[in-house]
Amino acid sequence: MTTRNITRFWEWGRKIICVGRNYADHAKELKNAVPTEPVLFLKPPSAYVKEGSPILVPHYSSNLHHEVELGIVIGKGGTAIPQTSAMEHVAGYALCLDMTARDVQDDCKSKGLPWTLAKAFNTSCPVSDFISKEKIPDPGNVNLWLKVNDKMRQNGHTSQMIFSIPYLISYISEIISLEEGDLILTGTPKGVSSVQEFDELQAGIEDILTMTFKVDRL
Ligand SMILES: O=C([O-])CC(=O)C(=O)O
Ligand SMILES: [Mg+2]
Repeated sequence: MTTRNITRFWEWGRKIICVGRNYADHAKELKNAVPTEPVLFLKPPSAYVKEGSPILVPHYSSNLHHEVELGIVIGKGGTAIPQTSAMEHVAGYALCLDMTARDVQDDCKSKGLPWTLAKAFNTSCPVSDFISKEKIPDPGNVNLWLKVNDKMRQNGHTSQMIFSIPYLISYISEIISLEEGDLILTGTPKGVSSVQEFDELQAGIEDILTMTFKVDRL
C-alpha cells in the first residue's frame, strides 16, 4: 500500500480555496472596493501545475494575469476552527500563482456570473514544492515577489493582508470544512499584469524558495 505524503499535496485531489482582494493595494488597482468580509472562490485540483510543465493560456482569453500568493497547506482538518487554534491545522506552505483570465473575469463580473472560467481552468494553479512550517515561523510576515522575463512586477509582504491567516482558516472552515491536503490561497498583493506565450515567470518567497514557469498556448 502506498501512503500519501503531505509534501505532495497537489497529488491528493483535494480542494483549493482562494481568497480574493485580501490586499487593499490590489483591490484598488483593479478598482474594486476593499472588502469587509473575505471574498472566496474555488479552483479544482485539476488546476495544479508544477515546475517543468507550462502555464497554458486558455483559448478564450487574451489577457492572462499572474497573481503571486502564499498558499496554506492544511494538515489537520476541521469545521468551525477557532482562530486561537487555527495554526495547529496548518501542515505547511507553498508559493502559488492564481492565474486569472482577467478579460473573462471582467466579463463575468459585468454579467453577474461566477468566476469559474476566469480562475479554474487547467494550469490556473501553479505551485512550488511544499514548504515546512519550520521554514516560515511567521507566515504573516514574509515577502513575496514575482518577475516576468526578469522584470519585477509584484513585490509584496504578507503583513499587508487585510484578513490574517488564523482569521481566514476560522472563517472558511465555518462555511467549508477543511480537510487534510486542502490548499488555501491567501490573495495577491498589487502589481498584477498580463503574460503571453513564451514569457517566463519567476516567483519567490523570502530567501526560502524560487520557482520558474513558462507560459504556452494550447
Ligand atoms: O481576481 C482578483 O483580483 C481577486 C483575487 O484573486 C486576489 O485578490 O487575489
Ligand atoms: Mg488571487
